[in-house]
Amino acid sequence: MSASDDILVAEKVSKRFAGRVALNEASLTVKRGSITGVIGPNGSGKSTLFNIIAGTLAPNGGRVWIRGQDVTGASAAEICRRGVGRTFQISRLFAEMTVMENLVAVAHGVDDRAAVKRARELLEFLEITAIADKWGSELSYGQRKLVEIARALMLQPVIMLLDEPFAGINPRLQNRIVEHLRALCARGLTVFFIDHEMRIVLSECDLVYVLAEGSVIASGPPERVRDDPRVLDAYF
Ligand SMILES: Nc1ncnc2c1ncn2[C@@H]1O[C@H](COP(=O)(O)OP(=O)(O)OP(=O)(O)O)[C@@H](O)[C@H]1O
Repeated sequence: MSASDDILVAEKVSKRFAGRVALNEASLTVKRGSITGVIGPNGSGKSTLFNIIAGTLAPNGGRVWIRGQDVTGASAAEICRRGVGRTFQISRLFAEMTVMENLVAVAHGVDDRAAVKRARELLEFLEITAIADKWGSELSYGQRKLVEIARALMLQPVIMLLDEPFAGINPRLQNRIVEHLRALCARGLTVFFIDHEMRIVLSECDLVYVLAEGSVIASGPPERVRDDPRVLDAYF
């Protein structure tokens, strides 16, 4: 693979909060069309890294490139325009809007009819057409996860950052989400996600990065990372 296959590159990214180091020169690369995972114990810096990539936090050091462009310190709106979609650990759906309205609401500037058409296609693709008219407040936890993914896809991202997409949902739905993500990758999307769900990370990722105390302590294909003594040390 060439460097042009690197859709996302973080180089020596550091972040301190009130003098406390949350990220310490963390570097990683995400290849186009891959499913790449980040794991690490609580407080290891995973969300901080995502927030820096997504432009909701500015780093104290290091650089971030998206599709070869330096986006370090760019705003969240700018990062979004460059094709980065994201979902959050805690659902950000509007409770007083239907699922369809939640999807159409994010497609600013797009003709409503085109947005509704796209929303319908996504709901169909994710097999959740039946809940199109449900209120945000009526959704189950698992349904929310799927709608969050649909909502991020409304903006036709080239890479999706998913913050714990599998947390707290049953294995059947986890597998369904993995299948959908794989299908999206086959169409050219890149998936980069954080999770505690080791089963999925270790079975489904092409590449895994392990963070501990703000540093990348290991990376590689899942089978190599799983047996790495540094990873076992960090977790146990
Ligand atoms: N806004 C903030 N202000 C101060 N400290 C913060 C802030 N955000 C994160 N931290 C600290 O930075 C460190 C890394 O946190 P972060 O949330 O990135 O870890 P994480 O790996 O995502 O954890 P978890 O798995 O629990 O979500 C932690 O020590 C956390 O307390």
